[in-house]
Amino acid sequence: MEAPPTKPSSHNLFEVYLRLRPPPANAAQTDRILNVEQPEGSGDKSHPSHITLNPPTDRRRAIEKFAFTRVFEDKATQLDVFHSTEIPSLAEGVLAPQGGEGTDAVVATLGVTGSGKTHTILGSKSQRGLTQLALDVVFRSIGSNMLDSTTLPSVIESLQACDPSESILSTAPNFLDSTFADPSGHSRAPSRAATPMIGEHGIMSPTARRNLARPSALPQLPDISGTNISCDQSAEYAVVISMYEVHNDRIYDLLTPAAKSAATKEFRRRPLLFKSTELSPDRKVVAGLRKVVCTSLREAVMVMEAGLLERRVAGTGSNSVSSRSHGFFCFEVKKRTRSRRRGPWGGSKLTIVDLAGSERARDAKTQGATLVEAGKINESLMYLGQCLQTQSEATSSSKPNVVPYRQCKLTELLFSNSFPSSSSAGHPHATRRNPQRGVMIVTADPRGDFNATSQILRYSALAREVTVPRIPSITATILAQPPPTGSPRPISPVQQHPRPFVPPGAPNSYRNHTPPMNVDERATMEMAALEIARMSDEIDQLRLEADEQLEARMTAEAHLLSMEDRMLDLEAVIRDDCAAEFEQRLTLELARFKASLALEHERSEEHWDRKVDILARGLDASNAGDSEGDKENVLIEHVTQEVERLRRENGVLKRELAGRSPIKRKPLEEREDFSPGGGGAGRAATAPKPEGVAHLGRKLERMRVSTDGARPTSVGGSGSGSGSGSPKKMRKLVGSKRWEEAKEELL
Ligand SMILES: Nc1ncnc2c1ncn2[C@@H]1O[C@H](COP(=O)(O)OP(=O)(O)OP(=O)(O)O)[C@@H](O)[C@H]1O
Repeated sequence: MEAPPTKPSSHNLFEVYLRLRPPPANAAQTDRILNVEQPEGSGDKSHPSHITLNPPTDRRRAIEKFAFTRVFEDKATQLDVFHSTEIPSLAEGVLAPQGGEGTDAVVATLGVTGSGKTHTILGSKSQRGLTQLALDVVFRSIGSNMLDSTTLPSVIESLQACDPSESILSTAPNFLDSTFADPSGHSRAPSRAATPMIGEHGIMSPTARRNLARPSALPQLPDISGTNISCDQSAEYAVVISMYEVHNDRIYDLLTPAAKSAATKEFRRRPLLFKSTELSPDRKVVAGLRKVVCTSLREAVMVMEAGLLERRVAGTGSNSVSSRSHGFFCFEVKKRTRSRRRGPWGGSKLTIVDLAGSERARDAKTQGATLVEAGKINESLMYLGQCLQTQSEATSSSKPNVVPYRQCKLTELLFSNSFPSSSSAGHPHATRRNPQRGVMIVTADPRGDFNATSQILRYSALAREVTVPRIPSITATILAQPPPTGSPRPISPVQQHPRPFVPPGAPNSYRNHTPPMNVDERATMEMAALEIARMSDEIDQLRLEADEQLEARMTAEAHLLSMEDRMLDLEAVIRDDCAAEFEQRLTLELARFKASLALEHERSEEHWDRKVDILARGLDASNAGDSEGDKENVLIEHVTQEVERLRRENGVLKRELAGRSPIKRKPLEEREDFSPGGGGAGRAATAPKPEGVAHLGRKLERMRVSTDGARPTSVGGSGSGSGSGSPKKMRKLVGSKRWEEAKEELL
């Protein structure tokens, strides 16, 4: 078996270490499935790098041997792991003491659930993890080159302008005050010791942050004051923290608390996108995160504690505080030159990743949402395994292998920045960056589940060797059995030259009492033994396949449930969007309605004002126009008088007509021609109709002419006999004179 590469290889995207966890204090004694091979050379500098995975005794499985950059045994401390994985060197790469942007670094842990990933990354109640230790080194190394905290509020804007991820920046004091209710700082254990979201085999949805007590009892050990790295003395620094988790293949911000949905009234977090932005055209970034600018280690640790409160954890059959998501903790070290005219902010990032553990649903006893998560976790870890395998194959072969990292969010986040950035041509903002450096710490429990551990080691190890056990051992077992009593024993010629077959390890007593077998018998028995061995192997194989099928079915079921969950989530998001849009439109319409109502009101007031104006003007004018009114009244009076006069004339005429000779003329009322329609005597008593009056008028006119004229005028006559105008004139004058006289008489 080839030795693992001892120096970082140009092909390797991750250096892979193995850390074994010690047994729990009260655990029952179980067999070790994993043994560390001690290095051949002696001395301080030789460290183990190989382990052997032994199958449990009841299985006839291959013995596997795995190689890593280095193996940390059960007794290794946090500090051992910190130094030996070269995290200080990664931190130095981020600080870039020689100037320039620096090199991004990523440290991740991978392993079966309960194998010690979170313990390694975040520590425990009494021990700090790699994250706190790395932060301690970074803050102490920056020292006086750190940005003055009093100038921070004015610097935020310039930091925000240089941030490529469309994020929201806050200062640590502002963020902590808005997160923790008690500025006094009541004692509270760190989030990992008493995670508030532990449920009985179930996950609890993230709650809104209310009245959280500020953690004060944070571990200070191990001490790392002896470790120093250099920083760029010509630069001033700021540390920007962001935290997110990948849950069910979606990215959620851990520093932004869940917001209450308008539609469902539930607290929900919005998933974020991993994409290229205007300021980062050649690299993908998680867009829209909340980032907190810290100037001291204490602030940074407190911000981390706040973020960890949002992380999804649950109690499972395998781990009482099991991470249900892949946690990403990002520390961006921002730097700019300290000259009078300060340059733009640049810098690099250290990302520490606590992956969720792979688990077997049967052991973890998960169900419902937790089973769904397990399916998603296993699926994403399978893709991660494929990527790691491709990377280790690329190391050993000359063919360039393409790492299939675009299959899920986890591998995209871990690998997409592991390659040199493409040319920045066409993107004026793009700067060419170094590929990130990666460290993967695989954790394993030497007394844990064989299958799960074997699976993780198979795809994460740098090299692997398999030793198949010898089948004849089964033959030996069968041959060791005494033959059935009373069975006829064929006599073989070989029997005469017995060369008793003594199976290795057979008891002496058996040697003494077993009759020797002939060659045929032995051949038959050997054949049978081989057949049994083959069948036994087949059974083993089938059992393994059945196990795998079961696992696959569970994963598929989990996938289905996860899809359903995703659909529900999508539905909720769409509902939210619709509700928000509806509310927006409603507000808009309401505003429009109010505006038009106000306009209408204004118009109507204007209208009434105008009316009142006209009325007022009318009233004013009425006084002035009294004289004109009088004139009208006078006219009306005149008309009335005229009507009266005409009536009187009419009466006179009637009387005059009535007083004439009955031979010549009938009284007016009795005459048929009084009315145009004709009529009898009875009609005389009735009042004449208006047409009658008009008719009468015309008659009277004619009469007037005929009485005064030399010859009577016929009714239908036209008076055409008057050839000249003078006699007619005369008659008219006479007639009118008579009328006047009659009138005067009447009066
Ligand atoms: N090296 C170690 N030294 C002491 N205790 C350890 C060590 N590794 C793990 N433990 C303990 O084992 C338990 C499980 O560890 P941890 O929670 O870190 O597992 P994990 O791999 O993160 O699990 P999961 O994937 O379910 O989140 C914890 O109580 C932890 O304190």
